Amino acid sequence: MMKRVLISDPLSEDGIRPLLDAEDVETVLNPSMTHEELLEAVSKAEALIVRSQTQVTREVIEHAPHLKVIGRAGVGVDNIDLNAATEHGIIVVNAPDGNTISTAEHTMAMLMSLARNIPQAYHQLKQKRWERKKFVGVELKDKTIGIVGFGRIGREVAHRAKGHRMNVIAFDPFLNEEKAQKAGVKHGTLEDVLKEADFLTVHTPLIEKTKHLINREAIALMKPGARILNCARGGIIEEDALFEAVQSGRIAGAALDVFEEEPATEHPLLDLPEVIATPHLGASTIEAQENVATDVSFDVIELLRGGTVKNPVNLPSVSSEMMEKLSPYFQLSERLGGFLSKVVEGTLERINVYYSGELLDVDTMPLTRIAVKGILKRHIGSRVNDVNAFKTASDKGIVINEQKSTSTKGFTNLVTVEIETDLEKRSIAGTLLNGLGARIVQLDHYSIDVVPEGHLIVIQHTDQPGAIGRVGSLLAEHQMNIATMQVGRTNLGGDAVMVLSVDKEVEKHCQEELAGIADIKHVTCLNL
Ligand SMILES: NC(=O)c1ccc[n+]([C@@H]2O[C@H](COP(=O)([O-])OP(=O)(O)OC[C@H]3O[C@@H](n4cnc5c(N)ncnc54)[C@H](O)[C@@H]3O)[C@@H](O)[C@H]2O)c1
Ligand SMILES: O=C(O)[C@H](O)COP(=O)(O)O
Repeated sequence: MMKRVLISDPLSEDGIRPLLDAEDVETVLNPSMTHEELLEAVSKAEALIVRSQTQVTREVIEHAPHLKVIGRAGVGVDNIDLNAATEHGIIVVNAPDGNTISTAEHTMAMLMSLARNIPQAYHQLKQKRWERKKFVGVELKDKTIGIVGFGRIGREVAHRAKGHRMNVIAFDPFLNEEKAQKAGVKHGTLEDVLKEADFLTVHTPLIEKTKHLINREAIALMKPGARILNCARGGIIEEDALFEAVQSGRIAGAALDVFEEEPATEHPLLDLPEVIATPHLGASTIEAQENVATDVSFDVIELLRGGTVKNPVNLPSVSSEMMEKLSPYFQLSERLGGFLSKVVEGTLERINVYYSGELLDVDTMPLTRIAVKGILKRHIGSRVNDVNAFKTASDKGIVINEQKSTSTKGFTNLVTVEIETDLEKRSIAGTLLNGLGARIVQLDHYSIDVVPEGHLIVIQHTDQPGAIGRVGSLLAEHQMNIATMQVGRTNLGGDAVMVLSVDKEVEKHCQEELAGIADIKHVTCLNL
């Protein structure tokens, strides 16, 4: 089946080659659509790829019933409504590594231009004015650069600044003394960084917490005559506050690659001679554009073909080593959840998933997510997927609990899914048997041995002579062949369970007749 990928921003043609060459993908390139054209085009797409220009709002997402993935050919995803994407089960992927070097290099270009007034001097010379006195700059050597946000780009900037023999002080919630020492920088609080910086550069994402992180109060803590750079996102620095600080001379100059609203051709900051600017060019190199387009193309293709992606944004990423350990359990977890959701009665309140044996030392959250998906599918259908399983559960007030347990019940690995409703608590456990595949080994307190696939009949009954025979006869009357049968009971004449696998789907009237047999309390038919 052909899958349609819509690209709505300009992307490197070499970078999207994997998409253009894929036989099962139809790539629609239209980087200059009106809003209405975008809504129309996205309604037919299974994937949408953007840069920072296209605003992927809730409205856009709601117009895209077939959309499975939004690819961001770059880092920042602040132009994508992540909540809306997650709610609709759409995975968002980005390309976090491809433009790091280009953006760090652009930051250094801006830093040097700012220190030496290069754009201003160039502008004068182009107007045939030979100005020398006006453009006396400052050296970088022995100056302190304060870096807020010590991620990929922040670290590369630090590396380069040290090459200029600058002192580097950095703040990042994930930075500690030890990591800072390893990177050869000084670790400080945001306040320390603001107070010590001769040049302040921000490299955080734009999120709620970083919006106007560098505001009036923050700028007031800076040294008089310090300079500010923003090659990350407009909005991290409060533009009005920056304007006042530069205009008053408190801040000697600023270098901006990004603005709160883009394009920003009329911005008042551009009227200040001490402010130099570029039109969001950090990632605009041949290399970066090819890198990000290639990375995002591969992830999009992989996802559309049902594979796993490298750079998910609204789903925690799993290393390939971990994926190797987890993937054999994916189907088992989903089927355990699917099985139990069919037999349980009442309103879901809590889902507990326990892992033991060789799963003790593994990050099992992806398995829990899949088990939850398996459970919720019964109620919500295919709208629930890996991306929105937890969110859907929490929106419905269902508590998810994952635990590791040392009780293996003799198995080398064991996954136990338990559902609590307002009426009852039911559980199911499964294992992967070496060389034999998946088995359901327990249903509530009954030990069983059932392959979790195909057509299954689960019968709760009272342990009485003849019950099994009557079930067998009735199924024979309906031309139903029994492939396997498992029986478990609590005690002689007590509650018992039968799990049968049959060769074809059980029809409704057959199920009703089974439920009418004496001593049979409940019949559930499943297709796994
Ligand atoms: N100008 C451009 O063209 C361009 C190009 C690439 C990236 N960017 C922007 O640069 C940003 C950084 O990119 P990156 O690849 O280094 O991302 P990254 O995720 O590797 O690093 C971001 C860092 O910011 C830190 N951070 C988050 N909140 C913080 C806070 N309140 N205070 C201090 N630090 C905080 C994070 O812990 C992380 O280490 C991106 O989010 C993107 O918006 C701009
Ligand atoms: O976040 C990013 O990757 C940069 O801001 C690049 O944005 P762009 O793809 O629009 O150049």
